[in-house]
Amino acid sequence: MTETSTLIILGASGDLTERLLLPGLASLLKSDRGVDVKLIGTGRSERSPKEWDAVVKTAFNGDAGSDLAKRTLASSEYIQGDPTSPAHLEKLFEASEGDPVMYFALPPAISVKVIKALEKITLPEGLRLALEKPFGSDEAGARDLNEELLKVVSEDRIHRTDHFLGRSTVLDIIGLRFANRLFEPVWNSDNIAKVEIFYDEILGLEGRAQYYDKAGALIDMIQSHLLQILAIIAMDAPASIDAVELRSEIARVLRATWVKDGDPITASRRGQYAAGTISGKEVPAYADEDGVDDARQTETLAEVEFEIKTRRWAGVPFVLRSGKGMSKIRKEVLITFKPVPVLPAGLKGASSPDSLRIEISPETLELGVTTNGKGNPFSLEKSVFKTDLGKPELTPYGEVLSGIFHDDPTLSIRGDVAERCWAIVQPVIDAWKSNMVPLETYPAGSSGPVEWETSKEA
Ligand SMILES: O=C1O[C@H](COP(=O)(O)O)[C@@H](O)[C@H](O)[C@H]1O
Repeated sequence: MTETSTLIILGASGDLTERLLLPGLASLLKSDRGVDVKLIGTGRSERSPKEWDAVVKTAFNGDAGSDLAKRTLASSEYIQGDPTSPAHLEKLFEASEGDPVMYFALPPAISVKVIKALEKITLPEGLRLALEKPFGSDEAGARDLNEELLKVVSEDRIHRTDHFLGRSTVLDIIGLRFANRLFEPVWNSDNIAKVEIFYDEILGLEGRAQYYDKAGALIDMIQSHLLQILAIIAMDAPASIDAVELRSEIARVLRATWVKDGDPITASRRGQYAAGTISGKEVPAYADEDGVDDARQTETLAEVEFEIKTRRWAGVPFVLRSGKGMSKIRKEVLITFKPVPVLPAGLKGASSPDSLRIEISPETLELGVTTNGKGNPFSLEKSVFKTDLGKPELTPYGEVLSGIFHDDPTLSIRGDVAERCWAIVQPVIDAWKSNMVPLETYPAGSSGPVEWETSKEA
């Protein structure tokens, strides 16, 4: 039988727990990487055992039938209390079995208080800590958080989670790049004209104003998830795919990543959705959503151009964009290749550049190449080869939890990288705070402010 671990979720009454963490846990328990998990939820709000059971059962949904899931459901409990109180934390550890994983589904300011409380008590030996993004609220905050964490446990027991690193399509990029003669030799500025990473959602705020209004699209998506994708697209080949090698290459390329020309005014754009209609449903303006502080001027659409100052990538724009309340879902990496230097005389028609589209969700791969046309064999046209990459066994959170339970930090962010990602976007945060880049508006359900050109490609 597998050893038992305990998953203690701090902030268990929040939306993240029900929507993502628990379904992720259920997908892990069902898989052949399953572990025996005692689940403890905790939070300030009260929850009867019956209510907590119902939350877990609903979240486990169709994945509740495996032996491991049944055991977790039977032993799961909710212990109400203040996670910043040392006495409450002791109580949680007393109720644990085996090595506990403490998962912070909490805002950064509260996480710091919990860590300080952990410093005051005797901790179980095998304790692992998992922290959600945002990790701190700027570079200095991330550094302080790292220092505090290291007073409690060693770096190999800290998991700064990013569920995008648990996405199969993001992980697929590694094999795609390094195992194909077709791509590996051309993955550089001699052959690639542009890299774009889009994460456009049709969803609006969904009741998350308390968190989102302070974060905005730049911090919510670009500073965290999309920079990790950029790193995997742009890193050099790791010697192996173990945690040390892979995370070193990610760190190395991010150290060379900068806002284009160091100028956030020309390299960034931001927008906020106004009232509109999405899929036939009326959506209020962001500023009118419950819990939004209009004075904050939070962006719901952010776009930043980065450059990577390495021999491989000099001169190639990396454009990262993410928006909410958009007309259509567009979650993809689009790599546009340079045109061939010359065409044989007589070939007619435009040879459009080759492109590689990695759709993050749904999981597909699309290669666009120029071929001779069907009607006239010497007139060029674009042919697209598309393949479905298949549904992964685990949800992204299941993948992340698997790494934590198996003590494998490959899919979590290294401490220095968490700090570096703040440093990369800080010039943009500063420029936006001092209004040096206008906050444009776009109707919910549109492809962004009318002036924005990039949406054309969709
Ligand atoms: O972390 C976050 O990610 C989601 C998008 O990821 P998905 O896996 O749900 O597609 C985003 O909607 C959310 O605002 C952000 O906090």
